[in-house]
Amino acid sequence: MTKTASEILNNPFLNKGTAFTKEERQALGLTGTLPSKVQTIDEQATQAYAQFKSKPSRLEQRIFLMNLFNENRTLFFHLMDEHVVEFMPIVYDPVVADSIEQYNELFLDPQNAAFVSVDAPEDIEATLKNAADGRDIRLVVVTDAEGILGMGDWGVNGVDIAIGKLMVYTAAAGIDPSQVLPVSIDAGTNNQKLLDDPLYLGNRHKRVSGEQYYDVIDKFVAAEQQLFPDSLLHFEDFGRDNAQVILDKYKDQIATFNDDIQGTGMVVLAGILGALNISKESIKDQKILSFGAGTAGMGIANQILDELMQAGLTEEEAKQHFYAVDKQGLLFDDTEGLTPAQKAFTRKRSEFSNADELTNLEAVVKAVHPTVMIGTSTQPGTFTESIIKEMAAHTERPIIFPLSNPTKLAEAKAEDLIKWTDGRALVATGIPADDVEYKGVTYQIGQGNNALMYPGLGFGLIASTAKVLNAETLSAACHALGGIVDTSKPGAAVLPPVAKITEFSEKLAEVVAQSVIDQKLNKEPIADAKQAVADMKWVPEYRAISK
Ligand SMILES: NC(=O)c1ccc[n+]([C@@H]2O[C@H](COP(=O)([O-])OP(=O)(O)OC[C@H]3O[C@@H](n4cnc5c(N)ncnc54)[C@H](O)[C@@H]3O)[C@@H](O)[C@H]2O)c1
Ligand SMILES: O=C(O)C[C@H](O)C(=O)O
Ligand SMILES: [Mn+2]
Repeated sequence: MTKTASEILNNPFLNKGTAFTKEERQALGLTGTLPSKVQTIDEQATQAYAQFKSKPSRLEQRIFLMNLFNENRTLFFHLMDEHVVEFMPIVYDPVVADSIEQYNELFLDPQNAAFVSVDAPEDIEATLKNAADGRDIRLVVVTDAEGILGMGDWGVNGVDIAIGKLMVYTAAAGIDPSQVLPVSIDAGTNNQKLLDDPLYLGNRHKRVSGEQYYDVIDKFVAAEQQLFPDSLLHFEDFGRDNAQVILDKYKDQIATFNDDIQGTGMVVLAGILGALNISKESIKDQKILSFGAGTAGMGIANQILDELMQAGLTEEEAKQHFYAVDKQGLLFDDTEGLTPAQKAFTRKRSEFSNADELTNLEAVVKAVHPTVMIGTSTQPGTFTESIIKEMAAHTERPIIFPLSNPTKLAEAKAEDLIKWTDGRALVATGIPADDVEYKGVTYQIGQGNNALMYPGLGFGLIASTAKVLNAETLSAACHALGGIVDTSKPGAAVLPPVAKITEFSEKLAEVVAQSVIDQKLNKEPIADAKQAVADMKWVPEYRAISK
């Protein structure tokens, strides 16, 4: 196929900009379309980084990076490789939240995403085909944006989270960026602000639900599988009522996972195992309070439940370790409006002398004395000083993970948790947190974000051609990070640092691939898990292109 100069220069998967050599310029018909100097990718990266640094705000920095991404994926990822700790919060959480809120004002480029419209189910196949544009898609991140982080319904704007998640996949695990496809399922929006906004770019009507909605999801999954049979399908930020239903429907049929349920369950269990490694306590001695018993909260509870059962407890015994708290307070078996996932984790009123008073977090903490408290409530500042001090009065090393994103929704700040507990809390936060200096010790704060897990998990599943993802593989992955954190130092983090994300994503991918192969869940024969992972890894270097 012959490509014109503009087809090459405007294709971010092919473009090398000033790095096209003299010979390439000649062979590809690019002679004279670029300044004469031929640059190395490192020279380009140095220039681009200086431009990035010159931007006055994090949102401006993001806009710059997204433009670079639009123009030249190889250079973007080369640069991100060098600055992963600095770029993660810009291209992903938390700054991605700002760009989602301002998607319509900032829109310039669809970023090779597929926009599936609930109003045109007959176009689903063409939509995916057109967006893929002949690329060999191995990984799809899809969102319907009903539950974007903790910010609720953002309609078509939510596509940015799918794009951001995929950027992290490539930076962390090395998935080839030409083999990924972000998908927005535009089911309408119940966000009145968007419906009233003349600039809104999505379908201007309320969300469709019920049969019509599930029909579209079905058609989408079928088309996705038919067009990209070797792909993994990652669901992100669906609403609480749909996320688990969709996962249950497809998880035994295809290679798929829900990141908010399973990715989050994995990172929290890994974080708790890291914390217990520091405190030298057993998971069997923990009382776990989930504050915000929604998609993430119950995904976390189920992953820990699985761990407790593997440690030898029966399901009934294991469930006794959990206290789920939602809007209604502590969830009892007779609480109104329980979700199916919550029903498995309720308590009995007869267990408490003051059950009717357990309608808020403070009362529950007083009554239960949790040793682990996880926040996925979307309610900022709810882990107050008095609640944390009450918790810390009854346990030596309280494990406290305020995970609600973005920044403005976190249940607490790491620094406060360290101070309020006089340095005893073992903390992880949803977004990156600075080190905390307290009484001469530097406390490193783990990032309890599913971004630590899903790249390695997804990469391992794709590399091993997994048919499905099951509990055994999830559990193996949760344990894969053990040993990566040096817990001997005072103030050690409960999870490995983002600076090492490529290293531990590779380890995770290998463990996942091995688990798939051990269970004979691979579609294609794989001789060696490690080799399969190594072979699939894409590195951000320019390659020869044919005209
Ligand atoms: N750090 C991570 O990796 C990670 C992963 C997934 C989700 N999250 C965060 O967790 C939060 C929840 O996400 P989700 O997908 O589970 O959303 P969700 O809507 O499914 O769940 C939120 C839950 O919080 C409950 N809630 C609301 N107000 C409450 C209150 N006042 N007290 C107690 N509970 C209350 C809701 O009823 C709901 O059950 C979001 O902020 C999201 O960003 C973080
Ligand atoms: O996107 C994130 O930062 C993590 C998580 O998936 C969330 O929904 O908050
Ligand atoms: Mn999410």
